Amino acid sequence: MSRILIVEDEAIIRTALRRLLERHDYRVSEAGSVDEALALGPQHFDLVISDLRLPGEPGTELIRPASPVPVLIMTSYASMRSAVEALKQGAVDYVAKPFDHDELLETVARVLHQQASHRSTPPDITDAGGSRQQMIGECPAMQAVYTRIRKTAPADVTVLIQGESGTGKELVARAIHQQSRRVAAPLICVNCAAIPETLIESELFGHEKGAFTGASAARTGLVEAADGGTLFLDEIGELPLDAQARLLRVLQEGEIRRIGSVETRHVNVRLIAATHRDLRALSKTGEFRLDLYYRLNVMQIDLPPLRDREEDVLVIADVLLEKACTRHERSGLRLSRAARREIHDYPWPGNVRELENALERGVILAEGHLIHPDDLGLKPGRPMATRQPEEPPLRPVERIEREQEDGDDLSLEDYFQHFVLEHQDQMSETELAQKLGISRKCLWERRQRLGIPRKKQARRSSA
Ligand SMILES: Nc1ncnc2c1ncn2[C@@H]1O[C@H](COP(=O)(O)OP(=O)(O)OP(=O)(O)O)[C@@H](O)[C@H]1O
Repeated sequence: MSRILIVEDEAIIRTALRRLLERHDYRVSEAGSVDEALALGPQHFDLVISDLRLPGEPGTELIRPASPVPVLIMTSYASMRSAVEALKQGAVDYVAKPFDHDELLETVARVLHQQASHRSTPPDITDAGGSRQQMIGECPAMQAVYTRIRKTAPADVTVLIQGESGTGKELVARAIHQQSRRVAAPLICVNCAAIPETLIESELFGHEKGAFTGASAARTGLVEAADGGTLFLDEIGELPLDAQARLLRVLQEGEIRRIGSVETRHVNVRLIAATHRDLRALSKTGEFRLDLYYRLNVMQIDLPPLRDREEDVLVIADVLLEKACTRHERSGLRLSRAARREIHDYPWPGNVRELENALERGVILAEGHLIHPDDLGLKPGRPMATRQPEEPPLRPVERIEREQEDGDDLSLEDYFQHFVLEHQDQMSETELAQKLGISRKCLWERRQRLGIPRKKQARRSSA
């Protein structure tokens, strides 16, 4: 069911539109302004339908933050010029108000269809504990990953997944298994780096009774346990050379020989391997068999590091935060604006796993309803990501607005009042407005609203 976000300040129109769309099986959420829409996260929807004229920012301000989700702009017949302008800014289409129901439904269906045809949806995955999750991320590199998974899964070939630690290699392996014909058979996951070198061969290939000191009984290995299903070997670059030779035999002959046995057994296993290392380079130094590398590398899937997924990082953070809140029964916690900036700028060497841990820390440590940068506990003195240009210094009003959003106590009105009362005897209205970063008209309006009208004995009048 497609999810649609309606952004419209007129409640009657909003409700009518919602009912119309719900009657046609769309799942609908509502917002009354761009700010409200941003709080809901427009990128979590399949389509945003926004009025052009809204209190505050116009609907076109949603086009960039919603991307790649399309934004359909509603506008009145009287303002067709602005509809054209909205299209130039990247709106997918526009509908003129009052709109014809059939026409609107047709446009919505067409836009959603177009969108679906050039987007790969992230796969649904059941984790080891049986709970369902979805891979998060819409950036082009992840879209390519989803397409690869979809095409590779049914082909029953060996797959090599490459990516840094914590980028989701195991998730990809699960997705491939679960979309393959082997889904009813077991998926056995083994982290080669986690098993001592002396034990790995017997763990993987099993052993006969008395095969070595301590082998008091025969044991089936993990490769045999995966018979009929999929074997996921994480960190395959850590596999010792002897074990590599046995694995090659499994791939070439479909045969396994337990340690201490002269007999071979037939196994039917699909192998998915993952590594954060360059196996080809390892093969040049003799640490990895080149023939095994070629056998593994039938299909390759490359997972991008989180620092290269700039547009995904906050989306992932929001979803993981919600999960952490549920786990710790702290619903309603939000990231402060400073924390969001920190998450966006941090280079995340440990990738999604590190982000998951930081958010969990944040949820546990947050005292109010906001998670601040300190709660996340990201390493101080870390190199900042290079992609973020230095921000220009904030105007006083912006600084206070930001502090307010970050949950600090000082109210904007308090600050304004304080600043004006303190400086109005020494400054002209123009200077005051400049220092506050607002126009003279705005200064006058705020003075009226706050009951601090302009004093008669301003500097120039007394001169
Ligand atoms: N795209 C994603 N969407 C949602 N969760 C993700 C995503 N990528 C990774 N994760 C989460 O991050 C954590 C690490 O993922 P995973 O174990 O698959 O990474 P990995 O690359 O196999 O790491 P390692 O090589 O260290 O074992 C998991 O909890 C996983 O659910």
